[in-house]
Amino acid sequence: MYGSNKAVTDDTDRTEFRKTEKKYKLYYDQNSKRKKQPKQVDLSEVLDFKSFLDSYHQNGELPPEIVVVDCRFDRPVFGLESRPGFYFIPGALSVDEQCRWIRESLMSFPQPPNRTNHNAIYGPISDLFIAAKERKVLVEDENMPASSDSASNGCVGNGDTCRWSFCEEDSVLLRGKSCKPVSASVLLRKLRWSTLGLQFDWSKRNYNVSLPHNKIPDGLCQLAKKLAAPAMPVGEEFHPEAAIVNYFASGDTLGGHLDDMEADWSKPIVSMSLGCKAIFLLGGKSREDPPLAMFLRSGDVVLMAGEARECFHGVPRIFSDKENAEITALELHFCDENDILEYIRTSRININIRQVF
Ligand SMILES: O=C(O)CCC(=O)C(=O)O
Ligand SMILES: [Fe+2]
Repeated sequence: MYGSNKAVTDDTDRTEFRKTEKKYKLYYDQNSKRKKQPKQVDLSEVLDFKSFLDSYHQNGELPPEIVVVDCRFDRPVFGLESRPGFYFIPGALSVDEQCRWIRESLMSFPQPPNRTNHNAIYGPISDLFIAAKERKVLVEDENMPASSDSASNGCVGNGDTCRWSFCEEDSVLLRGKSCKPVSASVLLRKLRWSTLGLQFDWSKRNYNVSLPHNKIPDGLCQLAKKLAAPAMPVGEEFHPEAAIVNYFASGDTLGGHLDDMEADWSKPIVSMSLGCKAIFLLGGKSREDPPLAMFLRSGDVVLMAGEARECFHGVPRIFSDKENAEITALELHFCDENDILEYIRTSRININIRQVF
């Protein structure tokens, strides 16, 4: 599902969805005199719900395809005429809320027993963000036997069979370890996902209820319930049971996919955007349907329920340049937290919350 801009192959425009992904993906201008200039892309067809909101507030006008489907918050919830079950709440999260969930996404959501993409190689890792801040490195203890099961093997912090641990870089040099240490800041940059609540098993693409897990944190659970309300069947309440946190760096993409491992598709996926602006593609039920492109900014919330859950979707582009990222408010809030500031300047985080059963 994940890709990077290195993986450009000949079959990129096999389907309409692929064609559009390719159109918006980050490419670098080969002819540019300055190194690594992003190639210009025509953004005129990208739906901009922030400008729809501005125009709606100013004169009540909206483009023909855009409808107001709910007004229960202090702002309208928009829908698309052609995509029933798709909801867009521009600026649903205050800057304070955005900062809270960015902080949690970096410091507490990747903590065991939640799993991350690093589990498969290193086992559970605790306190990655702090280790990166303290410029620590992850080293393998050569005296410890390697476990055959990477899901339950050595870890930093749980006191079992710890095969990998964070150390000061200098101490590793002094000890003359033969294996190469991995810097915590590199691991933080390479963090692509963490899973909360019921753990999603990416290799089998389903939920593995036998894996140890904590409940979705209370604050996130309450927020998801509130945000899900406009998309819920009448008289029913949303039960957040699992969440996937996606971490994107510049050039990272999320390929077109369906989220089809939840039992009841009448329940929405609640999807919150944090950090750098992105382009989201909402296709149809076939990859051959041309997708709609729209901007997702920090604080925007998308709900996908019912028919919209059958629609292919993905994220072909993150904007990490100053002009397009649109994170000035976050930068001001994090001005005293340099490590978060540095991270979020070039990153996007998406938290999507699901009812599994
Ligand atoms: O990053 C996003 O906005 C979408 C994430 C998504 O579709 C997913 O994790 O299934
Ligand atoms: Fe998805």
